[in-house]
Amino acid sequence: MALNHRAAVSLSRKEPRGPRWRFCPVLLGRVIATFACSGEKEVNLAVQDAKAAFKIWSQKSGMERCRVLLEAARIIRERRDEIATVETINNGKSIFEARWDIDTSWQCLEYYAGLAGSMAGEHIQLPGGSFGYTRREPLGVCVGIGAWNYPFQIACWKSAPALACGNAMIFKPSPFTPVSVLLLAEIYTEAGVPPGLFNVVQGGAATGQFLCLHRDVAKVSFTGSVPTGSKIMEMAAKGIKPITLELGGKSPLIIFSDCDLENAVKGALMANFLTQGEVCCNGTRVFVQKEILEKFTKEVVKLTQGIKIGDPLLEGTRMGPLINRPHLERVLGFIKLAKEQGAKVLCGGDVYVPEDPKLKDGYYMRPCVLTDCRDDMTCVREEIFGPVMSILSFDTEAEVLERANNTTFGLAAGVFTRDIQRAHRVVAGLQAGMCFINNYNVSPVELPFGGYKKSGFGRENGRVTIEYYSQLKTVCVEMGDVESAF
Ligand SMILES: NC(=O)c1ccc[n+]([C@@H]2O[C@H](COP(=O)([O-])OP(=O)(O)OC[C@H]3O[C@@H](n4cnc5c(N)ncnc54)[C@H](O)[C@@H]3O)[C@@H](O)[C@H]2O)c1
Ligand SMILES: CCCCC=O
Repeated sequence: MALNHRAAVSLSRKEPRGPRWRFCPVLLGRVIATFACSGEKEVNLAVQDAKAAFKIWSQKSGMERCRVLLEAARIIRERRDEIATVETINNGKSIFEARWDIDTSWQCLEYYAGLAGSMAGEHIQLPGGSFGYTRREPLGVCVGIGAWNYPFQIACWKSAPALACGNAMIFKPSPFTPVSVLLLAEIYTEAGVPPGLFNVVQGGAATGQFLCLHRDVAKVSFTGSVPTGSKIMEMAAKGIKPITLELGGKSPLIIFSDCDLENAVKGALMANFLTQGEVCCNGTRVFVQKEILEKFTKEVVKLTQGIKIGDPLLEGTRMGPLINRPHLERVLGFIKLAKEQGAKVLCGGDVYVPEDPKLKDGYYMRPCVLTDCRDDMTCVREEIFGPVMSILSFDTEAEVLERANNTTFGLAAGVFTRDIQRAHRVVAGLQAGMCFINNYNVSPVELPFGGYKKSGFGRENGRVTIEYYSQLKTVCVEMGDVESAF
């Protein structure tokens, strides 16, 4: 599996070990690592190891699991800059942002460590002194399959609740970003999880299929595109396995004329340009009330043109290269089509060639703001997954709500207004799992995250995720004699 990236940095102070991979020498701008794909045999071995580890781990008390997760969180915090550097090389996002990802990662482990000790069932009194109780039990060997945009964070958002509940997890990262999750495996081991409890397998669709179809896999948590999510669902249906699907989006961001304009403009940039625009919950349909359209657009364009693009490892950089050349071409294709369909490019939307000759082969583009957009345009209907904001204007609250919901996706949505009643009324009407009022794309781990409609189901983060990684056993206890019908 070849990885293309323009960065020239050694991978990590401790290279991950193991017989099934090998790194290529790091050369400027090209392949940074080569991995062998895990086939059926490796997947079977990983499941076998995970099953053995599950036997040990699932018997531990919540407090014992809590201590191990806290230790893993501590190590991540201690190695924050190193992991962020690897993530930047892995994905291309700026080091500034990669540090945020690592922070939400260790916070996630801390959060579920906290919940691990308090997981409990119920005691239910029945007639005649009999009673029942429930036990919250783990599922077994869970599989996590990740996308390439938040490689380390996705692995933590899946593994932390899985492990806290007493499960084992086998994680398959995207073949475009296979590196950083190896550090997580190393950290869990150092923190004291039994060998094999958190296992990484590398590969693409075929490896993912072996995992999903494996008879000893109890659950699949998937982050990726809608078409792949649909395939995961089919495979899980064969084995009647529960799944969590974190899929794509085309989320609305609604800016009312009574908003704090400066915050709304900052919010629109946060909603569109993090991680080169490659963010599932991005608010790419920016609906702006007519009265402030001109002023808002002018400010958005000014700030967008100021985004510093370049070497993602430099402190000042805020936008790095896109994930790979085919994806860059796909994003540019959306912009070309938008122009053909009548949209106007106010800034960006073209390839960017940094001055530094070392970066000339990188997959850079200038962040793009489109205006004169209509709801029927491809750029407004389809997930682009790149730095492209479409601005649309609206008149009334009822009109914008209907247009905002007119999509098969339902991952996220945002509203900027100073009118507190309107803010809550509008979010109540929005068909989206993650709604923001007067901010966008902040992700506190205490809050559940996940979609409506084709954006998936199940949740990550928050207390509720415990329910997606555990099952309830009911025990009915008779204290008297059996009252038989026979
Ligand atoms: N909702 C969320 O939390 C969230 C977060 C990040 C990304 N995403 C979405 O992910 C997409 C981009 O990521 P991507 O291009 O990596 O998605 P993708 O669907 O192409 O791949 C995701 C993962 O699935 C694996 N895979 C591919 N085919 C498979 C198969 N048949 N069986 C099993 N596994 C298979 C891939 O190797 C990869 O690890 C976007 O649509 C984005 O919105 C969603
Ligand atoms: C902001 C983090 C959400 C991850 C989706 O791509």
